[in-house]
Amino acid sequence: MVFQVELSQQKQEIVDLSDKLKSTQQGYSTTVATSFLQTSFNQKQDSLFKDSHTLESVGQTEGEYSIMSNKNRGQKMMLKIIQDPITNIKKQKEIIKREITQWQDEFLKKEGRPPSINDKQSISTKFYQYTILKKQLNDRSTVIQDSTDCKNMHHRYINLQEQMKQKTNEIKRLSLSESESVLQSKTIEQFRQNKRYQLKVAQIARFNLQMIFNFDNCFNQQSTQKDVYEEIQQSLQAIFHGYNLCIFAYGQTGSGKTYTMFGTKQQPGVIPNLIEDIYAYIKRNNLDCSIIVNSLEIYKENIIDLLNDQQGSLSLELKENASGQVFVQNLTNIKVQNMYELMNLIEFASSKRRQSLTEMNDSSSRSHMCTQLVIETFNKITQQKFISRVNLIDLAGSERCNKSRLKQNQLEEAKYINKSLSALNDVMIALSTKSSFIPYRNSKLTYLMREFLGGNSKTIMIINISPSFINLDESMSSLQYGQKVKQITNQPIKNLEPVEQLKKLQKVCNQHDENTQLRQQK
Ligand SMILES: Nc1ncnc2c1ncn2[C@@H]1O[C@H](COP(=O)(O)OP(=O)(O)OP(=O)(O)O)[C@@H](O)[C@H]1O
Repeated sequence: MVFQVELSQQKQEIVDLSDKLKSTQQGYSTTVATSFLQTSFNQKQDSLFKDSHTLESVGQTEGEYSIMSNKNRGQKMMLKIIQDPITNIKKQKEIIKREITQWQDEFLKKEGRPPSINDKQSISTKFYQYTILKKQLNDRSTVIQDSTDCKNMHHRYINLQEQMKQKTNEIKRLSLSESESVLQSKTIEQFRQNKRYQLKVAQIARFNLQMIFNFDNCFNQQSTQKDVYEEIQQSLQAIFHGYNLCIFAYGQTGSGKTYTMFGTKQQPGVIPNLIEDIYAYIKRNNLDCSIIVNSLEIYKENIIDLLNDQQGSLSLELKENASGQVFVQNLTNIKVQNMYELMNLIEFASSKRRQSLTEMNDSSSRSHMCTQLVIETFNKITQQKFISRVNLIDLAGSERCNKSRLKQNQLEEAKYINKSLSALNDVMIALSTKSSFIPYRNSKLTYLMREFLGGNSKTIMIINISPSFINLDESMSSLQYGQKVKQITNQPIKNLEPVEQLKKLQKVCNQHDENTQLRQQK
């Protein structure tokens, strides 16, 4: 049974509550009572009761009790215990959970396999209702424990995930040996460790995410930067076989995108880990490689070169080359000699990126940052040259202007950020619904990312979400966004040097001529 506690200061009668409450049943959670006091009442009342012994023995009976604080003797307070509508919410939540479990069991029995993400769409509203009810319970600061059957389901799901992971790895290994392959976009989700909202951490969310969204992987507060990078490491080999790779971090402002992509000196993120691995791979395999880097930010729909201090009047425009690749005209490209030079250049670029303090993040990125590595690999054995482009994108975060308490200029920035993210959303929807028209040109971001969304690239999306229930709406929308991306299928193909492509074409033509000759002879 759950109770709501109400306090009023107007009552005359003073009774020592500890005597009265000692006789009531023990076992009522102290946490519930104290957390109500901490969250529901103003500071003044709060301080009166925080350490009061009387709270520990609050009974399970409804009624009014006059109490005297242990700390402030003489204060007249009334404690009113009434049953809370929360009990109803709990019941509703249990019903929905039972319905979901039943649906899953029936599906398994009927189809002989667990439901896929598409199958789950049909009851997505149930999953949504379930999450909302959990949120409502949490908003009342009530500690909800997952029931045992929930935990069992969780274990079952983990097993299935493990099997799926093994199968995916197998497919990846096979696809590397083929010249052309079709790989699904990859979606990883990561929680940020949120100090500000530590109080209300979503302990259950990881389970829910795996249930509903079926992402390739899911990391929580206990996961390290290395854990996240390991997921990306699996794509390292592809870079040296001529495949394009794009890694981008998406999420609400302050959810940890920059932390995931760049990290800190002690906890390096995806980019430094990947660079270190690229150089280690080159050394280990004694490869003949050259690496060129460029870096830009899209700030208020303008492209800014982050590797050129003297950009001056040079306008950076998005253009298409003869083979339809989008590139930025006049952007600085630097050929690097070693890993340290590359790391320094990226650090320099990132230090020039626009950041500012908002209510949601002390150093909020106000632009989208895109860093590109062009890696040319010469295979001495096959005498082939591959060109791969690795794109590392840290998007600016979506934000609610009132929540972030933005200043005038920041409002303007947020308008551009939200507009380009919404253009990105439109592209995702069009791609996932296989629309005949994809609105890539609606923003510079989507035009620049054209190849990585539905094109010739292996693409990994990292969704960062906040562990706080305060941000549940934003987290839900980020996750749904990720779900759309998961449905997009890219067509990564090996990028051979133009000469190699000509040779390949020549080979096909020769073959064709030979066949014609043979047919004529017959
Ligand atoms: N997993 C984590 N572990 C520890 N600290 C983290 C983690 N994720 C984020 N942080 C910290 O939270 C704060 C906000 O993170 P970060 O700047 O990366 O968010 P963001 O999503 O890039 O925000 P914005 O979109 O506003 O730029 C930073 O101080 C960062 O160090």
